[in-house]
Amino acid sequence: MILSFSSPRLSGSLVAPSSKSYSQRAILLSSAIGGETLVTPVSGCDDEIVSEGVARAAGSSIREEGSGVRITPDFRCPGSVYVGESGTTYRLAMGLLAAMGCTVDFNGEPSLSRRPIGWLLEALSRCGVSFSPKGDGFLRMDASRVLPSPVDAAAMESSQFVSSMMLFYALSGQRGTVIRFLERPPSMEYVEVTAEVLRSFGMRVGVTGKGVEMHGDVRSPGTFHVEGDYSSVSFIVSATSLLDGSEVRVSGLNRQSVQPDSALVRWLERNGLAVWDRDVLVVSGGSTGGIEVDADRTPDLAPVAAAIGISTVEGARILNYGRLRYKESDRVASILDMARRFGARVDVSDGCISIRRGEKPGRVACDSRDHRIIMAYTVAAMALSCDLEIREPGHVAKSYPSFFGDLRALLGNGLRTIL
Ligand SMILES: O=C(O)C1=C[C@@H](OP(=O)(O)O)[C@@H](O)[C@H](O)C1
Ligand SMILES: C=C(OP(=O)(O)O)C(=O)O
Repeated sequence: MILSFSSPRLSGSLVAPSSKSYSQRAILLSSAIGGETLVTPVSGCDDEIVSEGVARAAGSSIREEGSGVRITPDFRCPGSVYVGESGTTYRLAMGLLAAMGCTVDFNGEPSLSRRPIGWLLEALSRCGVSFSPKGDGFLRMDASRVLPSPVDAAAMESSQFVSSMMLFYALSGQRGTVIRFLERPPSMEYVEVTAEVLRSFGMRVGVTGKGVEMHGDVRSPGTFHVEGDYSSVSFIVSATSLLDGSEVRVSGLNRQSVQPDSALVRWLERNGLAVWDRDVLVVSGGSTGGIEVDADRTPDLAPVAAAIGISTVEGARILNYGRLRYKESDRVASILDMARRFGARVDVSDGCISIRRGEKPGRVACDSRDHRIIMAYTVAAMALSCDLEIREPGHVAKSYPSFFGDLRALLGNGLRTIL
């Protein structure tokens, strides 16, 4: 696909795709409890589809209803589950299926098999669960002798390990202080997302700097409403802010959201480029200061921050970038490669990647298969008004299947060709 931009401006309305962090948690949880749950709306992204696949393999029937899916559980342990490329589904399904005492083979895509899982295996092993390698980088889990007990959390590469253990304790009946933090986990706000979902499912959950406490029982809320995804909208919202004369109205976002990636919208608000019209976020083009992103706290904003850096003289600083190496691609390498292809000025020093606009390139090629990297290339190409060849555009479906369709609708004549 070749995108060719002609004085691009973004204008119109955008409905935020629903948050996959919320929908995946709600779908998985719904499969392991009594009673039906309508999870709505869903975006139909690949990560959500693999979560639905796990739920189906575990006995649920799932049917579309309006813009959501109705999950009717009838839990039985699956012999195997496919987790695709989704870190969230893989890690959260592990805690959930362990709580249910399952013996199960995990299968998925090679990029996921290379991502860290160690702390989670250790934590579950302390609760009587055993693991054996299958030879393809994935594991067989045997939880037939599961015996839940609280764990201490230190030195881990993903907040999803903590989220997984929260589902484990929620479903296995352990209550009180279930996790003690010896160190603050990374991407901590995603732990709060898990707590919010569990609260919607009837539990009392407290997350503090010291650990996680849980009380009560898990039950279906009947309907689980999924809020808009701040990580997904960050691409179109950033592009809007970078293009003078643009104005986009975004609906479907929760203004009070705990999603960490709402930090990008807060930054635009501070720069006067985003305001709320009741529940609608109105973003316009203009100039901002440089952006600074703490990748340990908001890892999924790093690619879009890099695109902002590539497009502006004020540039971007990405701090604490180490864990970006363990995403769908090595996002440190992907970001540096992208910046180089766009002719940006880059400096990498201890713990910080700095990127700012350099010599504008003629045409850029993107051969990444990483959804957020592909969307970041698109933002930078739009902002610099240069042609972009995307070799595998379909991969955006991991998180945001309608990304190019939404962009086309907002760009109108500003997009010269899509071949
Ligand atoms: O729990 C979640 O929904 C997520 C947690 C984050 O991962 P890490 O905790 O591994 O940083 C984030 O990058 C991912 O896209 C979604
Ligand atoms: C890292 C991501 O997701 P996950 O960890 O669920 O694969 C992402 O969506 O950028």
